[in-house]
Amino acid sequence: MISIKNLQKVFTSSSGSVQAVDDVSLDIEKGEIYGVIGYSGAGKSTFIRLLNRLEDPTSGEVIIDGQDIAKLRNGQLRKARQEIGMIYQHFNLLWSRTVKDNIAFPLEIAKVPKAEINKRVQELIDLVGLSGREDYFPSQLSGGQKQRVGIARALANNPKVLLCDEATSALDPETTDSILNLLTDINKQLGLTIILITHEMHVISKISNRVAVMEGGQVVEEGDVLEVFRHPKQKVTKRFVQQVMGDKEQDDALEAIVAEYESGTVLRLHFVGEKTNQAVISEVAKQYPVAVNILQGKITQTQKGAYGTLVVHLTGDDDDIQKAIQYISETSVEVEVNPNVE
Ligand SMILES: Nc1ncnc2c1ncn2[C@@H]1O[C@H](COP(=O)(O)OP(=O)(O)OP(=O)(O)O)[C@@H](O)[C@H]1O
Repeated sequence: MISIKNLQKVFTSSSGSVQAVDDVSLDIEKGEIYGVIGYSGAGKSTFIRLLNRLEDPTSGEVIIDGQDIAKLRNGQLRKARQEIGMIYQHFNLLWSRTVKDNIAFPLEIAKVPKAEINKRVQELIDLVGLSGREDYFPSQLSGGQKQRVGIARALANNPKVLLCDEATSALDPETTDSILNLLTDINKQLGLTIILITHEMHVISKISNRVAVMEGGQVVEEGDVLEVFRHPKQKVTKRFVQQVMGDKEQDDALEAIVAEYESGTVLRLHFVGEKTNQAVISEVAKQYPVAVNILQGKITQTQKGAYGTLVVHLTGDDDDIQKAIQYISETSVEVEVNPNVE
């Protein structure tokens, strides 16, 4: 649905030129949540602003529904932009307008009749969970509520695409999750395509289907989120995966823990896309007379199920332990017996 081809943006000033986006090509499916991750200066903001022509590309194409946004002018561009909503890190609300008047604003610009605006605004307020706060001013709202106004305003004209520019970066972790849940609900309910940029792997793992990693203006790695977690290729991607999965220091601690056990068996379970990581453990404990002690776990939930590892210690009769291992290896969870802790 969105096809980005050889997109480039060079900023030129008296002090020289910067290649902010360097030959980016991506295809984004209708209805998917696509994440772009990168550290500061990687070119994410410039990239997302090229998608709705807040920046003009130096060269390349941004084809949305068969139409190259990069080539549109005036009226055509205004119309195309109505199909692309955007939310921002610092919300960009109008401080002198109430919640409902902020949401009404893009509808007023589109010259929608007053009665229709009122109806639409109420629908949007209900959708984003702000009922009862219609007449509040932005200064009377929490960060999460402000972003809800931003989302409602972005959806006012029924866009096909929603661009999220670090939309949760100014929020605390709990509020971040509530906004990410809202975005996931909206994506499902409305079939809206969502493109987000972030520097937090948690955001990607929680809501994206696919991810592109940007560095130095280029997409250096791209793919299904679970696949990227499993086999990160680039150094920068490995660092992002570490943000969520922890690092080797935890494994070093595990080595000491494992050494303490003189009997029983240590298993390392690998979950890739499981929906039922809890069930495997509780089934083993229920079906076999073995004690299961969880030593360590690093599991993250993604849109395609759980990803991560769980290290457990089983005690009981050797026979029962063998049967329990057999049971686990017949599920889709991969099991390593007495793993060598590197
Ligand atoms: N208007 C501009 N004029 C000149 N250079 C710019 C402009 N906007 C961005 N740049 C440069 O382009 C590069 C990419 O910046 P960009 O803001 O897109 O990165 P980013 O990944 O979004 O980082 P951040 O999260 O810090 O904004 C940087 O080197 C930046 O200094």
